[in-house]
Amino acid sequence: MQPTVIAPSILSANFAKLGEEVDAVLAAGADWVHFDVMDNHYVPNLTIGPLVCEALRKHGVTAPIDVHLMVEPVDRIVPDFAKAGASLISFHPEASRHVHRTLQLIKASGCQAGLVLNPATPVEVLDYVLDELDLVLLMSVNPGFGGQSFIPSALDKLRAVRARIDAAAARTGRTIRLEIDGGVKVDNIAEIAKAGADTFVAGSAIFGQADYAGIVSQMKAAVASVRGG
Ligand SMILES: O=C(CO)[C@H](O)[C@H](O)COP(=O)(O)O
Ligand SMILES: [Co+2]
Repeated sequence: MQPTVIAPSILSANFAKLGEEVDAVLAAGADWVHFDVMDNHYVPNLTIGPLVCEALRKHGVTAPIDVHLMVEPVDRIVPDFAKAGASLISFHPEASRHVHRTLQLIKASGCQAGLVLNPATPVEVLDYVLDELDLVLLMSVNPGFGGQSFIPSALDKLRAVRARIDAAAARTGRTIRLEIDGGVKVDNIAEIAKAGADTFVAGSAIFGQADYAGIVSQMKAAVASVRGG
């Protein structure tokens, strides 16, 4: 079983003091930094790019940086994020003309590769690329904004993707993470873990609170009650 990962989305952090915010959330027990990249084209919002990723690395962040690309086109920005210190790069299949090629480009750049499924994207999109993936990122909100409510149909979808990942692991011996993104809170994270997620993005639930360590430890305890460590 893959160890649980809590990945705070810095979308909800205070951008005026981003380095301190990331230091604080990692000191609070978070495992990865979830880095939401929006282009005002694929999604109706505009956020941060490779310069900010590089700035976090220069600031001294050593934790994995989990780049969630909500941009179209995808390919031309991949090498820039790899150079900027991204650890994992995930993208939406609707934003790439050649999904398999983009996955190979990410891996050739030295990063782990993930595919992101929107709430209405069928799980079958995984069928011919699962062996290329290090991570599947399921959206439990429509991409573009933090602070939205968890869409309940994501639970059935988690179970469907978990079955595919486990079947692939039995066949190949390779592990693939199953990450959930959107509306994850202390009071729904156990149910989400039970449905099969092992990696949990949470933005407003963590950065909206005064006590990051309290929230991260409550989330980890709730997940551990379902899946262990
Ligand atoms: O990709 C995203 C939005 O497109 C964010 O990662 C996500 O919304 C996290 O924020 P919250 O936990 O507040 O829902
Ligand atoms: Co995200």
